[in-house]
Amino acid sequence: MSDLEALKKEAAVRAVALVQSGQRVGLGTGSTAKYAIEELGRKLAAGELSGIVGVSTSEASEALARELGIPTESLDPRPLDLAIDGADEIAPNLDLIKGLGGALVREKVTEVQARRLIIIADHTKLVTRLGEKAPLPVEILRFGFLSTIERLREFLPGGRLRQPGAQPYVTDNGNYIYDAGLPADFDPRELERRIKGTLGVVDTGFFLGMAERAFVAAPDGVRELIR
Ligand SMILES: O=C[C@H](O)[C@H](O)[C@H](O)COP(=O)(O)O
Repeated sequence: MSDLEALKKEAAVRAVALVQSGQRVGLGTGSTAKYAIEELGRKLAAGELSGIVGVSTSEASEALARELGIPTESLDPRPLDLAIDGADEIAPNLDLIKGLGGALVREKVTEVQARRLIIIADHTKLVTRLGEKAPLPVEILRFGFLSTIERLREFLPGGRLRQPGAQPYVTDNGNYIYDAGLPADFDPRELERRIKGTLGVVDTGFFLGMAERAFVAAPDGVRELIR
């Protein structure tokens, strides 16, 4: 395991220490959230936790949870006790960009119902302002996607349809993703409103005011950041 992977795992283990028996837990998506799901599975198998129910934010996390014997349920209107997930960028106030792994909409729909959203990451995800390193993923309907992209480009010109190969990337919801470059100076809440008001947009990778805390692993240890 590389040093960075070891750090991600360390952050995940710290977050899973907050989970108590009997809780309903939102299972995030991505390479860091994977370590949290594995740690939950380990604790269940070892009898260190019991009665946990996972609510998955992607098909991939659902498959991993099942493989590890973690009971899962679909999302319903009941609140989740806590959710644990990774992030692509973490601002000092714990506003986030998520979705480089493509799971932004299911993550947001799930995590908005969590009493506590706990973020896990390595130190490379810390930024002073959102958009510093990552584009903003925007999930858009496949139907009329070129028209939606044109509407988005009117105010977010630097962006492109996510297309890793010959075909565009398709989310678990059957949609496409426009990766928008962000301007140097913007108000995330105002931009979020404007993007979500654009016809054809499903949602964005902005997670604003949602995270309660973040465990961020660096070579000199895990820092706990609290909003
Ligand atoms: O769509 C993916 C999610 O938002 C991930 O949580 C995010 O991309 C971070 O992933 P990773 O832990 O693999 O860097």
